[in-house]
Amino acid sequence: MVQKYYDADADLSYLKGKKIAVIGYGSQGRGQALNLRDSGLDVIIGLRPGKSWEEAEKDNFEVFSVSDAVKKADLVQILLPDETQGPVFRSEIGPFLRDGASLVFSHGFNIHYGQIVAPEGVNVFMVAPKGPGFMVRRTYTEGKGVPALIAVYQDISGDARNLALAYAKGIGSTRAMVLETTFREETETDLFGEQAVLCGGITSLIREGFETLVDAGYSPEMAYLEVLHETKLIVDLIYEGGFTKMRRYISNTAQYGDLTRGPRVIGPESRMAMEEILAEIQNGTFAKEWILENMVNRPVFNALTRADEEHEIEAVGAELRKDMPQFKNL
Ligand SMILES: NC(=O)C1=CN([C@@H]2O[C@H](COP(=O)(O)OP(=O)(O)OC[C@H]3O[C@@H](n4cnc5c(N)ncnc54)[C@H](OP(=O)(O)O)[C@@H]3O)[C@@H](O)[C@H]2O)C=CC1
Ligand SMILES: CC[C@](O)(C(C)=O)C(=O)O
Ligand SMILES: [Mg+2]
Ligand SMILES: [Mg+2]
Repeated sequence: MVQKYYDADADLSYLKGKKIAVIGYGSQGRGQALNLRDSGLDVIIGLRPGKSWEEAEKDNFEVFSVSDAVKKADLVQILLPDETQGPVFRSEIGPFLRDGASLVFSHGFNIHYGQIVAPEGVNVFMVAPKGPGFMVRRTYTEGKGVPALIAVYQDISGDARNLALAYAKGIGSTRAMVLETTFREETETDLFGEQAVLCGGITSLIREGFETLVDAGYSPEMAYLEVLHETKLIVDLIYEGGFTKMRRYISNTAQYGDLTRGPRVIGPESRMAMEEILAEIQNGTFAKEWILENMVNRPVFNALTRADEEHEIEAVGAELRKDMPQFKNL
């Protein structure tokens, strides 16, 4: 049975008097840094000069170069993009880590695939929120939190698990639920989830549905509302109470269509593709492909991103959302 932790299991005093350097101030960096500070902890930011540096200063943080922040810190939370962590670690983090410091991650990619080899004299652990950074911040300000995973990879101080739990409490995650895992399990399940279901799976499903309706002569606006906009409303019900709750609130006609047609869309072929994708994650093929893609300035990433940004569904959605009051100020 997986171990679950809540507020009562975590003690913020493990982090009192310690300086936390959050390296990176993007989606997770900003959310986690603001929450930690609001939890009464001592947080500084490590960055290169640029947009994020200005934003962190606007939020009243002390900002330093990465190496200067690392030199001052008891805990170094690496919230740089996964693909830049290896090179930045080797030149600006590793050589400046204090003996006995803690190296923290929110995703295990670089440790698991050997792109970062941590020195022997530091703790290495993970606190990985299971949600986007802006939700880490938004839920915290609402008195709630985003669930998170913790994992201990190297425990030289003997209290790495308590430090991880204290950090999870500082970002609000013990208000929701914290599960304990390993770097391998977090890395492989996170990559699989985002590729096959949460990001890759769902965008492909929506795009194919939209194109099927538009190619059959239905209006793009109708297709957008049907297969993209309404997805959130249905997913919210699944989120709250699983398939059972969602099916309680849809019509019997929808439920019969769901049960009999759904498996024809996502059936044995998709299952085989999912198994192949998981194998590529497990055997390192995906990690190698992504690392090499970055070494040649991301030609595939850029071309595919551009093609999707130029897809009709994006233009139709942008126009429709302008006329829907609920999307003002988003
Ligand atoms: N996005 C999410 O919600 C989630 C992310 N994670 C994990 O969190 C980590 C951070 O991801 P994410 O928040 O998406 O990252 P972002 O891309 O949003 O932010 C990256 C930050 O790193 C800075 N940065 C980039 N390169 C350098 C550099 N060479 N030197 C100094 N600073 C640099 C950027 O600043 P600049 O403005 O200068 O480019 C920016 O502030 C990853 O490990 C990711 O897998 C885990 C769960 C969810
Ligand atoms: C689903 C994508 C994610 O894993 C996340 C927000 O949890 C990420 O890497 O951004
Ligand atoms: Mg994730
Ligand atoms: Mg991820």
